[in-house]
Amino acid sequence: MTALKVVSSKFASEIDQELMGSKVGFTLQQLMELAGFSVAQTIQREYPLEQNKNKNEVLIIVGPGNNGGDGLVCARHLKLFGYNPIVYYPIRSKRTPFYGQLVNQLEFFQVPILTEEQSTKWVDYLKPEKTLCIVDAIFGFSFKPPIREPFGSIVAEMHKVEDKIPIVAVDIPTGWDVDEGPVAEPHTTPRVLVSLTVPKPCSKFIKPERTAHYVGGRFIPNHFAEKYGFEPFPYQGTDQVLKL
Ligand SMILES: NC(=O)C1=CN([C@@H]2O[C@H](COP(=O)(O)OP(=O)(O)OC[C@H]3O[C@@H](n4cnc5c(N)ncnc54)[C@H](OP(=O)(O)O)[C@@H]3O)[C@@H](O)[C@H]2O)[C@H](O)CC1
Ligand SMILES: [K+]
Repeated sequence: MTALKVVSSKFASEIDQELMGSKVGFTLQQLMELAGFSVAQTIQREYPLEQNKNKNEVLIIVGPGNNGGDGLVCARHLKLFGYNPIVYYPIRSKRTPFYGQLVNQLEFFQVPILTEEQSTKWVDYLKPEKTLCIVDAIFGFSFKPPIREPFGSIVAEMHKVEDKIPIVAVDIPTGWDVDEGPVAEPHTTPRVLVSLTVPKPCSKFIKPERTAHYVGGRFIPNHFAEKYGFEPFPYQGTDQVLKL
């Protein structure tokens, strides 16, 4: 690929607002479903079950905003793909009833959800012999450092194991400044980054030898991409993700 196409955090949130505004009329639910589905598809590409016969557990760490919602959707799709997802959701947002509905769906799919009360139990899944990968769905493009608790401690624990258990970051590696990258502590260094709609400036700081970079969230027409100053991504066939 030639020069990476990115949009700033300001444009990323403008894109979201326009897609969900009265003129275009997407709902958050629609976009989140495709975003979470694309993260699950990336995991299936990078860590196929056929090549990991003895391990199928995926720990999904869910934050309080829409990045977390993407993680909840991803967990459901992973279950359908044959993985064994476990969700750690320490702070349950009440911003919209939709998050509660996503939780109900996970219960329906018999996906275990660890809560704040089980906060010591989640580290049991930071064991390389047990966990295939960790999904970082903690914060996305609305994160403003410095990180507050309990997420500071959670990210510090993830950082300790990141060379042994691969981290798959949803949209933004948690702890990274959306525009400036890994400038604050603690932060994680993912093995896989799934940028949603279009990469944000922080993705320029990933090292290709360390981190595979995908774009997902295939929900905009070409003319809309061009309006925001980036070329549409050449997704293949019915794929929801494209490796950059
Ligand atoms: N079009 C798309 O690409 C879509 C992307 N989606 C995903 O949505 C996120 C952005 O979601 P948003 O809800 O705007 O924000 P975040 O999930 O990043 O985080 C907001 C919550 O985080 C809290 N926060 C912020 N900074 C901190 C901090 N330093 N410490 C602790 N907590 C923090 C914030 O709390 P406040 O009290 O500050 O409000 C929020 O609770 C995007 O990245 C994609 O992943 C959607 O799925 C739609 C389609
Ligand atoms: K994230």
